[in-house]
Amino acid sequence: MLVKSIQAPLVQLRDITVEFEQKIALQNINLDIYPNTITTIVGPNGGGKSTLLKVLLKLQRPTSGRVVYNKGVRIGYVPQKIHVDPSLPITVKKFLSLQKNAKKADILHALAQLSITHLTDNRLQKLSGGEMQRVLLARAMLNKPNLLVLDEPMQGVDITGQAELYQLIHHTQQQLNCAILMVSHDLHLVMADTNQVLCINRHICCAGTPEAISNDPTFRYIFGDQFSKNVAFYTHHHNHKHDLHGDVCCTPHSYTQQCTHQSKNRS
Ligand SMILES: Nc1ncnc2c1ncn2[C@@H]1O[C@H](COP(=O)(O)OP(=O)(O)OP(=O)(O)O)[C@@H](O)[C@H]1O
Repeated sequence: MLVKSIQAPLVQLRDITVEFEQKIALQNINLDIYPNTITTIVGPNGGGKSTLLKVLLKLQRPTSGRVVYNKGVRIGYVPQKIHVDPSLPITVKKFLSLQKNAKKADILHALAQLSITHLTDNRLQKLSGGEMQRVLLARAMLNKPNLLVLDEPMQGVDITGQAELYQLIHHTQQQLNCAILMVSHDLHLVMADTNQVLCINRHICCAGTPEAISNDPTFRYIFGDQFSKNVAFYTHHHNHKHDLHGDVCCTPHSYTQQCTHQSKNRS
């Protein structure tokens, strides 16, 4: 895959194909998630992004292909949204305590980390979009994950709250020393810290660093050049090495060279 490390991948997806009633949702997807890296999945509506996350989380069985977890992988998941029964009053504290093996001290710590201690006794049904996302992030933190999976975390969060929420996600990643895999349409917010972007529309259309992918014709065809401008603004020095095949290989803590990698796997 595009980002390689001397560390073993936390999760490997191998030749994943998913069909729903003989309609292909995903075809031959390969992906490695390495420790402490950030991978962002983008793509058009209905392109299979959520299905890919569900396959990785083992919530959706692939029609063919394999999902391999490394020993010791702990996954925290922030879903796109959750359904809260309005007739069932439940406080934030109670909701978090329902998480398996949740300790009171960890709940208080997570609430403080995400600056939502003041919401402890609030009803879940009354939270704003941004507050709810923080509560879901707090819940995902409770089992001290080494991989955090987020499905469109900015959805339902107003524009001013989005940058703040993303800062929190990034801060959480550094605190937990974990990898992040997220679906996001808000590439302008996440790209500065993203190691690899995967653009999927049933298959992998293109993949690479934000800089590389923003120049990919397939990516430009799907998204126009809106992201290219942002990438130019946010361009930062990746410190990767390339192997003999031109793939990026890196050790997350000892990056050494700037990357101008051309993405592969075009459609
Ligand atoms: N359980 C299911 N049964 C049948 N079809 C499904 C099922 N889940 C997803 N699909 C279909 O698979 C395709 C991919 O859906 P998916 O939700 O993964 O796309 P997405 O990229 O996450 O979309 P969006 O950006 O709109 O959230 C869609 O055509 C969807 O209708």
